[in-house]
Amino acid sequence: MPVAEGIMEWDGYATWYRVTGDINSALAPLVVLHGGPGCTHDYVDSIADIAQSGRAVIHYDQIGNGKSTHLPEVGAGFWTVDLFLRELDQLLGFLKISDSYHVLGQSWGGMLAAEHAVRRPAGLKSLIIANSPASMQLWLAAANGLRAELPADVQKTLTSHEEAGTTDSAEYEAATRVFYDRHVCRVPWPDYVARTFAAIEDDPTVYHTMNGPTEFHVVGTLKGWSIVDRLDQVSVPTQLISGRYDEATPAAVQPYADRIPDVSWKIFENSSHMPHVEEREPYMELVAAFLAEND
Ligand SMILES: N=C(O)[C@@H]1CCCN1
Repeated sequence: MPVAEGIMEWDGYATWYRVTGDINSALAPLVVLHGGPGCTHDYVDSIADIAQSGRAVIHYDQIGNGKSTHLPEVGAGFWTVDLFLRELDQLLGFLKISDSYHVLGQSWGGMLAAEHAVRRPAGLKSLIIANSPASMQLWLAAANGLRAELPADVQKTLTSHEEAGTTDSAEYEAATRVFYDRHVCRVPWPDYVARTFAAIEDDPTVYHTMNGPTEFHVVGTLKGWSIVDRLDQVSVPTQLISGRYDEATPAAVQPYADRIPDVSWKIFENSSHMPHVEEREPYMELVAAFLAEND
């Protein structure tokens, strides 16, 4: 399997990307958008398995983390949805795939993919929105509901450190892991998943600015985001994916199912936020079949 990495330079920034498989294959390539915002491609590396079906799979580190340009010194106003949409458009053009491609976005990446799709790009053939809320209000409501199911002492630890502003403490991190082991990844974290969390710890600029210190304590600039009222603009076949124990609860995902015209939804019963890790083989079977149906 050919694998080619590279750097795209645009507007003075650098975006790292990797192509797994033959980008000139007759099958339209799949572009994978990671979450966060401010994560890295590492934790969605398993989706490169799709290349075994003869389709090129493109991963990239969105600007701000990983092997792409880091900008810890810029202000919060720099990190906008439009910035990441421009980066994606630049990459599609740079790789010469703008006229025919599929997109799979996971979590924030699904939110970004939906933002891309509602603009009706001519070359988009299909859309996969995985583990993504349709609004941050729904995401927060889901998070608060899941928090309320945690052991009382864990809840107390989380709230006290959030109120004290000590979310960088080891105690808060340990309590956070209780939530993450239930609703982010329910299997022992593979190295490629751990690499993304280490990258966020090394440079939390984007994640903390747009999201907040944790998945469930959202105080960043993305807090008011919603795409619910624009979903009728999605004009391509869409596959929704989530996990039964996902922090992206069914309620948080539901508007995508209600409002996207051509849509289907798979909930992986033994997964939380990372079915591409937790139920890797059936996940890849679903994605490969959906893409083949929509080439
Ligand atoms: N893991 C993610 O991308 C989530 C989605 C919304 C905020 N962070």
